[in-house]
Amino acid sequence: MSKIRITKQFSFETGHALYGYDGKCKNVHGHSYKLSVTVIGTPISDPSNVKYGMVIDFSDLKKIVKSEIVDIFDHATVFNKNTPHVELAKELADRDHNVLLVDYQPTSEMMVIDFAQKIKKHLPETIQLYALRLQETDTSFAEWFASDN
Ligand SMILES: Nc1nc2c(c(=O)[nH]1)N=C([C@H](O)[C@H](O)COP(=O)(O)OP(=O)(O)OP(=O)(O)O)CN2
Ligand SMILES: [Zn+2]
Repeated sequence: MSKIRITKQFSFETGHALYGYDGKCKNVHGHSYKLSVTVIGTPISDPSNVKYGMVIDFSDLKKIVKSEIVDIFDHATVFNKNTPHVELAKELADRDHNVLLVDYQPTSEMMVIDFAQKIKKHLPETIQLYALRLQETDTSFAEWFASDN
């Protein structure tokens, strides 16, 4: 049976700031992120299986990505907890804002690395994460490929 890649797309609104960066993105601002998740596997060949013909049910993939990424990052503001931004994050959190502290600079590159780890741990052994594409703006995106890693 052929190996097939399938992709599901997600979107979420997230704020961030790049501490120490030498451009406008050092300021707190936000993006309408678009995330494409591609997995690879062999479609189930057993006609008695309710998932017959599927690599993974799109809705099962959606549950993983929603619980691990979309529901966490949507309408949150992400700060690197290893920078003085942690003070700002604490102030916002104390005022009931949705703040997310991560241990990396929240660039598209670092977020996509984080997302790959978060998704991989939930996939069945028969299905591999093939690629992620995280689009920050209409013209900027970062990609993670299993074959590069
Ligand atoms: N390699 C990276 N560079 C930058 C990142 C990043 O995550 N990785 N992030 C930013 C900012 O957060 C923000 O995304 C601005 O990006 P940029 O593409 O420069 O946005 P513009 O609005 O200026 O886009 P144009 O379409 O060129 O107007 C900065 N760099
Ligand atoms: Zn940005």
